[in-house]
Amino acid sequence: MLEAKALKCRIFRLVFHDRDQYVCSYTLLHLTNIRMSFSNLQSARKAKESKLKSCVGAAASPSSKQDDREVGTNPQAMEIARPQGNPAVNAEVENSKPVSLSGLHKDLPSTLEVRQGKDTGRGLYARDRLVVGSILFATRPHVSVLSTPQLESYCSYCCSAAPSQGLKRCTRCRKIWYCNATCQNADWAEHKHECSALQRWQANAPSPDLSIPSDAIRCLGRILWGIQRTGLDSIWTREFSGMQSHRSSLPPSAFESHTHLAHSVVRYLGISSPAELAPFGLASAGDLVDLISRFTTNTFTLTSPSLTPVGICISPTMALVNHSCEPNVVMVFPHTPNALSSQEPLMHLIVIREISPGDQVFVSYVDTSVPRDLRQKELKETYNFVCHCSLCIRQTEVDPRTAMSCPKSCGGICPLPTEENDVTQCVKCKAVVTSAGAVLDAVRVGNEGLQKAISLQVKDPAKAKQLTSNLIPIITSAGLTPSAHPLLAMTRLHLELLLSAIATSISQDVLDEAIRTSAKYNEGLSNVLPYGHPVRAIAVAELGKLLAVDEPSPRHISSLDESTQFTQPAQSQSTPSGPTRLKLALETLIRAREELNIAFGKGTGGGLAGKEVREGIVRLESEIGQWTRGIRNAIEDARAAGKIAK
Ligand SMILES: C[S@@+](CC[C@H](N)C(=O)[O-])C[C@H]1O[C@@H](n2cnc3c(N)ncnc32)[C@H](O)[C@@H]1O
Repeated sequence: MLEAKALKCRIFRLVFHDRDQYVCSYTLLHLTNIRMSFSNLQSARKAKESKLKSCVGAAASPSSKQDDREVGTNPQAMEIARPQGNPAVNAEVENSKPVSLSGLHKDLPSTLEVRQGKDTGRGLYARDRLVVGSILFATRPHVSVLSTPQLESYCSYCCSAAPSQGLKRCTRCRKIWYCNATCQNADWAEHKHECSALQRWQANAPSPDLSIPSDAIRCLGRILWGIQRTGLDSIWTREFSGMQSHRSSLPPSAFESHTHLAHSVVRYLGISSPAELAPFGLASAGDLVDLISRFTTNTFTLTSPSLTPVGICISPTMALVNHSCEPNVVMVFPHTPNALSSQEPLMHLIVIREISPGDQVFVSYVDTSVPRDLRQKELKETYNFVCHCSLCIRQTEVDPRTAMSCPKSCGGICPLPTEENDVTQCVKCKAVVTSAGAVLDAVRVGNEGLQKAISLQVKDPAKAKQLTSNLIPIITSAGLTPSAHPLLAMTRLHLELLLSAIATSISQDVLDEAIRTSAKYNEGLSNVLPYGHPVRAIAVAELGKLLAVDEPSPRHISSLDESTQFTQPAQSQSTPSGPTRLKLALETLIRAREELNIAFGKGTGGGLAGKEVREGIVRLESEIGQWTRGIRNAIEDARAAGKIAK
């Protein structure tokens, strides 16, 4: 009995230590970048639509005014892919020519070479065979900055989460925080100019909420002071200047946002005449737009070890990697437990699909769990190219991102109907979908609701949760599969909101709902992302952690029936309890450990996320051992007392 009580005292942190309720997930960051058009609505569907909309409106509030401080920020999600069966990309491989590095990019390993493709520009190509889970290379970015809401939660030098004793603030600008004096001293060369610029910016800010410039402005400031500090001929500056720019082909909308950002940067630097631009290598306003185009095209999202986006960074060597929606490498920041903080943040390029000699390595610049048209739109708008990767040109299969279940429930799937083609049928039994109009309405309302819920997530999480709670059943009952857009994204957002709610007060119902939602999210992800993809690995770990949380109500004491299986929790609306749940938690964490080892590199042991999961496994194994011994002792006591037959 004592041992059973010890089990109740389990303390297992629910989510990864660097998550907090005001942080969007990796996936959501990209969802926020997607703007959707709903202009071509068919009038015949209006009545049905307004009925569905009334449900959305119930939880929605007016959208907030666009915050112009974020203009120009284009963080990339970096995954990676292999050009299997992709004639366009394979032709690139054959037609590419080696590029001389002229003493630049010394951080590039000998396993990789730079080649120039006809349509894709420079790219990285493998010289050797590279296996899944191997670290292609790791490098510290030239420049990294935290996003404004993260400044007080992460060290501005090594980008680690605040230690238990808290961070220390720069006493001059009072805006930038560090782990300790070592990190502060290491950052001083970069922070020196920034420190005065931040003070100046605050003094002139029209309101307190505008007292810190956006991460884009701060990042560009650090780049320009870096150019000034190292000199125009330095390797640092030459690598930076060598990055791709789309200055000559910018669409008018991008030109406008770049110009807006340029004005803010000039103000931040305290520049009052064109002559003052010279030490930064800028001869004209056009050069500044060029710099901003390079910044936009080559910036990466800086993420925590569990993929929370915390800022942006630039590494000219990493920026040589081209894009595919079916990538063969991913870019992550595992925060290797025994790395020196002076080396962090270390960007790692990890192989997630086997690479052969001569293959080009590809990351994904966008969220690959969303459908082709959304990926293409973002790639065109932000990176100025049309993607012809293997995933984008594949036409034969039903894409799980745009799939619905068979209307006759035969187990097969159908492509989702579209505005252009609303005739669709099950690929297995050929049953025709007769409710195409209703499905289209549900998808449309789901997309609108998703945007509203994202905008409400920070301001009013309760309303956002009400919205996702209302919409998920509507989209699900229209027949969308868990991997289909917008259901997968909505499920992720709902999970985030539930985790935030649990972080403040835990109840059995919310915990059970979070477990069911997490299981559904994992099911959806497994159909759109390959095994070992970091987003998938973190999602499995999150489910394992949820299963391992103490159940607030003691129902598991009386539910020792191990026959309760947890196969389809979201469908059955029941979650396992007691020892069944514990065993499932252990199995899930073991699965997470394997996937994290690939996702964040075998050499890093899955990074900090892997370390946390391994510690969780050890705790659970010991608790399950205590349970087993406790039950055995209780049975022996009962036998000795003659209450049960020997
Ligand atoms: C981060 S840079 C990649 C390196 C770049 N190719 C270079 O020469 O420096 C991103 C730019 O590369 C090009 N690019 C990347 N992937 C591509 C692809 N799959 N197809 C066509 N162009 C691509 C686009 O011009 C994009 O804006």
